[in-house]
Amino acid sequence: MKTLGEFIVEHQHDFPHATGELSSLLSAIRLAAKVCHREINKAGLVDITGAAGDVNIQGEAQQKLDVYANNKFKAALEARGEVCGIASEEEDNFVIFESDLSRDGKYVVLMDPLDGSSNIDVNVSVGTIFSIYKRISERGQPAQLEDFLQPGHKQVAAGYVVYGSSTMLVFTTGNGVNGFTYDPSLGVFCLSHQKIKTPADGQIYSINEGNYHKFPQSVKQYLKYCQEPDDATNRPYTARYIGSLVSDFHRNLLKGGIYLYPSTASNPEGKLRLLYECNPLAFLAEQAGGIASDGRGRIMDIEPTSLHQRTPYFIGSSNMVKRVEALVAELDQA
Ligand SMILES: O=P(O)(O)OC[C@H]1O[C@](O)(COP(=O)(O)O)[C@@H](O)[C@@H]1O
Ligand SMILES: [Mg+2]
Ligand SMILES: [Mg+2]
Repeated sequence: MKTLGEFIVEHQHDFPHATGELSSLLSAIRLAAKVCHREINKAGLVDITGAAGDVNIQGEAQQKLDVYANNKFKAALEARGEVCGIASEEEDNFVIFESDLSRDGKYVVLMDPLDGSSNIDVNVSVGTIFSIYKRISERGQPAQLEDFLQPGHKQVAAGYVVYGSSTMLVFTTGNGVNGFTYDPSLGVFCLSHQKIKTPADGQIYSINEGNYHKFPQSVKQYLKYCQEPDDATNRPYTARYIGSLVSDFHRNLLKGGIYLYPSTASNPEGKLRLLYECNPLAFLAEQAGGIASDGRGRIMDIEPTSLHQRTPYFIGSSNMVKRVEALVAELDQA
């Protein structure tokens, strides 16, 4: 089986700016993923579960693993020099890497170091999400806010790690989506899912129905459609909601399906963060033939205005997302 390292070297020519820097950056992510895999798999045995004691800028209690993963990915990315700065769910502001080597770095990385924090202590799969851009500011200068506030279609690479029954790293550089499964006995990621394509139609819907009464009419209507019996269209669909975006997305990517996190009366912008949750998975979905939308348009066309901004989110099989968009256009006030 081909390892991730071999794949990266072999596909270096796929990278638009093929100087080896993006390959080296991806290797840094691979290293941090291994370190986090080891710690997450010991959750419960070592003192890595529970709250860290601080609250992040989103007002969420940081879990120890949020902080651990944030530090490991940050350290791995800073150590190599290709990256001049990062933005993270667990950092109030973007972080400038100060060394001369890093100041000259070509890329910035945005990340959700630990996705699915509410599932850490209950042994349910969690993940890491990353998004990579070429900087806009001049090399040699400190990274700037503008380097991070780029629309999703400018991403040069994106991916996630899912720490589940096995640990997988799934990513794209704009040449399709490939998945690598970690073999702890060898310490390597092996190519296990080549050129992933997501079916245009699926039979799985993923949403926190506990918020039903706060949903817009379009989403209520769509849930009604999913639950209506109709043999011709394989309905009712199956409800599956893990509560870790990465894990719900991963399942739907492979099997077909739709993940929905709409706006609600109390959260008109929804819950999920555009820059380090929605854009990277949108790049993957589109590369696999799916769609990612805020209900009214392409997620990756949104012009970001702030690091931690949120957006309503509908992602997955193209025909399923298109149906939601049609209902939004028909039923929801603009
Ligand atoms: O508990 P809710 O409201 O359904 O939200 C669950 C969603 O929130 C998240 O946990 C947010 O991500 P973080 O855990 O990284 O903050 C997603 O992974 C998940 O899909
Ligand atoms: Mg998250
Ligand atoms: Mg998180």
